[in-house]
Amino acid sequence: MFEKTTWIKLPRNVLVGHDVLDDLGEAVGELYLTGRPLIVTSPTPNEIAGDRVRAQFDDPATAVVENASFAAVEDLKETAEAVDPGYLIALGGGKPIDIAKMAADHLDVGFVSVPTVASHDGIVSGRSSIPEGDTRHSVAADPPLAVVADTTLLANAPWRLTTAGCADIISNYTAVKDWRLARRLRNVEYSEYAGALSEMTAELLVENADMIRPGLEESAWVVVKALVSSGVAMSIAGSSRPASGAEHLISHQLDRIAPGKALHGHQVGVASIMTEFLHSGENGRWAAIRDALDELDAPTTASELGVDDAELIAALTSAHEIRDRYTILQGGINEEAAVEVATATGVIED
Ligand SMILES: NC(=O)C1=CN([C@@H]2O[C@H](COP(=O)(O)OP(=O)(O)OC[C@H]3O[C@@H](n4cnc5c(N)ncnc54)[C@H](OP(=O)(O)O)[C@@H]3O)[C@@H](O)[C@H]2O)C=CC1
Ligand SMILES: O=C(CO)COP(=O)(O)O
Ligand SMILES: [Zn+2]
Repeated sequence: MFEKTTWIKLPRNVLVGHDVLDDLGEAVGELYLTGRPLIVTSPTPNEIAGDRVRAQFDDPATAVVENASFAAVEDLKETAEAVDPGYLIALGGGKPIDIAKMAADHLDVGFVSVPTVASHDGIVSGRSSIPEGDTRHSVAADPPLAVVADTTLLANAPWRLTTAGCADIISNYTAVKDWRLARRLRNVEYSEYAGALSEMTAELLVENADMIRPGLEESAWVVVKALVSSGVAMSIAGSSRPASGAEHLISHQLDRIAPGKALHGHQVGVASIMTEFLHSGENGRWAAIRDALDELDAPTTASELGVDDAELIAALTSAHEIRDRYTILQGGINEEAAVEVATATGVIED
């Protein structure tokens, strides 16, 4: 008997474009949600766009979160008990979006994502990643019911956050290589659709890196569409596999070893240069990945990340220990080999 089932959870409405923030009320109206919204935001996005969002709803409540933590999720759940919202609207970067995503899951209500920065694919995905102590807990949650990404706002957000979003997408290239390797060597479940979509999204960004420039709405549009595709690939796969391989393991280790030094997207980008080298050797596409990151003003070296050589090597050699996910780093890379790959790719100096 055929016993496979697939349940793909996707956003129903995705709006990307000039001043679409003013269409948020309409996009939410089409979802037939009931009750009042609780807007979950952080100080800067609240100042930039909070009033424009509140003006589109009857009796909205607002919760402003300062830090991403499990305590913030619990605080938000307490606020929600008093407000009794029908749904949440997450307005801001990864911090309020992930907190709202996790709280919405616990409260059993839907949420709408309104990103004000395009810093990583968590702004559209069904994964919530919350820092706790020296680690980050990545858990599955439902993806947003709708995404409303205003390119006017995003084009004016800090450029370094956009370059981090671009690098997070470029890293899908090696994530898919790891996933295929895991299928070949461990027979892990693999989705051709999700793999192809994720890989194509990364390829498109590598090829068009020179067209993505600060302050341009069209660039913000390209980046958000790529982040949406990456989120859809994860939804199709039912896991973060299409967008998270060994390069993400290295980044998660850097979060522990050198916390707060670099953005997630920048870390996975630099790590991706090295894991591509490990997959394909010196004639592989590691230089194309590096050049695309460089073109986008994203870091390509440990020092540009603000990380010591020793910290980078420690992250590389311990990355395989942190998650049960088969990648090119399975079994680990020793210190000598780690120094060699980091040096050969120019990530650390000779
Ligand atoms: N779910 C996932 O897959 C992933 C989740 N993450 C999580 O996401 C978070 C990091 O994401 P990130 O987006 O960098 O975090 P933030 O939400 O902290 O946003 C980054 C900074 O940008 C500011 N900001 C937001 N919008 C604007 C704007 N339009 N103009 C100017 N400044 C703005 C914020 O201000 P303010 O300080 O006032 O909020 C903040 O200082 C972490 O909590 C991390 O754990 C990271 C990677 C993947
Ligand atoms: O950052 C992600 C994808 O880009 C999420 O991946 P993780 O499952 O490794 O947290
Ligand atoms: Zn990522």
